[in-house]
Amino acid sequence: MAKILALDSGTTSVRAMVFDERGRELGMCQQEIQQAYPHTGWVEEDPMEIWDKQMRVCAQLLKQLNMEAREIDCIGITNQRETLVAWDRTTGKPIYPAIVWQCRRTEAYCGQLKERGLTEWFQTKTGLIPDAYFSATKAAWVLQYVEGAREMAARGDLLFGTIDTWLIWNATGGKTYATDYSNASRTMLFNIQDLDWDAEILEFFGLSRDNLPQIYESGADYGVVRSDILGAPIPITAVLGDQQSALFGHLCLEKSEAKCTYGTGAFILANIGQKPIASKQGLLTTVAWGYKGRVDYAFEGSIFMAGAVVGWLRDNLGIIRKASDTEAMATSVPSSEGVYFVSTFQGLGAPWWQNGRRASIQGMSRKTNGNHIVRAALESVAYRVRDVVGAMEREMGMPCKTLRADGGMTANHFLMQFQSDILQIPVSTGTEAEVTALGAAYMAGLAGGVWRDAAELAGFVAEAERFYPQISAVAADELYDGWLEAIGISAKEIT
Ligand SMILES: Nc1ncnc2c1ncn2[C@@H]1O[C@H](COP(=O)(O)OP(=O)(O)O)[C@@H](O)[C@H]1O
Ligand SMILES: O=P(O)(O)OC[C@H](O)CO
Repeated sequence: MAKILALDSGTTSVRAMVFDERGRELGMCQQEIQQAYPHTGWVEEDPMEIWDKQMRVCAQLLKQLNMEAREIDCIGITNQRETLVAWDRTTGKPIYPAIVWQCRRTEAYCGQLKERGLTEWFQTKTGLIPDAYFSATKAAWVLQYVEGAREMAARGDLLFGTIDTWLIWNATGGKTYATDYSNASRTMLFNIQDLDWDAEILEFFGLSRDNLPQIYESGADYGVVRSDILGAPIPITAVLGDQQSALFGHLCLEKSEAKCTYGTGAFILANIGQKPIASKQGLLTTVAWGYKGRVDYAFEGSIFMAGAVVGWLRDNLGIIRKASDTEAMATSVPSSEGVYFVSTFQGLGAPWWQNGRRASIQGMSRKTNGNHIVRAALESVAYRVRDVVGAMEREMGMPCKTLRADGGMTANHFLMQFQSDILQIPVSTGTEAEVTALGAAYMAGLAGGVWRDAAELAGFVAEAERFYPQISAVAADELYDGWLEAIGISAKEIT
């Protein structure tokens, strides 16, 4: 019986899961990670806490499953992406807290990069649009503002890495300093055509290869976990950024196959095949994974507020007690009666990219009540997903046939049904909730010799539910046109 340990190092919690050779989850352990907000818009975490807790949940899980470390065949790591750790090679200690992907400290600097007309330069090379979200300007900030960082870098003692790299370096006792293509492609330092750090970009930010990890395929030999950590020298055979890992976990292996993870925010990725196409529709191009010489790319569109909108209804408006109340309220009215909830609390992201917008509730009449507002809030998530999926379809020149869904909001059947109605395609959820960890386990098992090829994985996860469109295309377009009007996008912009 094969056993694969998956480590999911997320933004707000770290998890460990064991899967067997049929992709069945045998157990899970989880611990929360603290965030610090030292200034407005800044978000930091403690790299030592992430490392300690990540190993602790692994040890707890083995104990819980009554399993010895030597029974584990291999490890797959998946992680929050873009978050940057900087540490001293000689002591192994971080020189500054982890700068989290959500941190906006380099926003003004990124604005300057755009004003200087560098957007296309970055996009062609990296697939990304200059933004504080990505690791590059976080590293430049460390070099500029953390005392002694520049000198340490010049000596070759400063190591930069995303969370995967930090975990692997610690787990292997400093033997492996590496990342994979999918994580590298979120740094804005990685050339997605050449599949290597981009020399011109490194020079632009004053960075050197000496301070950056080696880049491996996602399924590869990342060394072994030191045997004193978990009790046996377990090989690490896969590394994937969490959103790419979910795409793999859903087995979206062919062009146009897409998934949406509905969590606090929503992340939509579509496999675009083996060519890195730069998007003209406001999407990011990213490496999905690399394995056995084949590299798959993906379009990505993120929505900042998805489940967070539901949290706002609860915490700020007080019209629901818990997230699951929204479903009964939404279905208690036949429609939102023309109400549109424009949930742009954090600006309007992909594919429109309008920063600094405020949120609004539009189209209310004297008949409008809390149920309409709750329904409109859920509907707003589905409309935002259509914004992104529509851009993906236009860019790929082909339709998405099905949307695979995972994440906390998929518990809401009203939302899943409305999503299918608005997209006019089936929306499918699977029986495994932890699709992100599953993707890393799949890749680890492939590279670790548990499975021969991806074809073996098909059929491991059963479909839990499939939602089919229940309204006509004309009705869906009418509703969506109302949404475009509410967000102020003219129909011309989407042709
Ligand atoms: N039944 C539900 N209906 C609507 N939203 C829900 C429901 N259950 C959970 N959520 C939302 O899903 C989010 C949690 O999903 P999860 O995948 O755990 O997120 P994350 O991984 O980002 O922490 C929360 O923002 C919560 O408001
Ligand atoms: O840890 P999550 O699930 O919030 O995902 C974070 C993403 O990787 C950020 O790009």
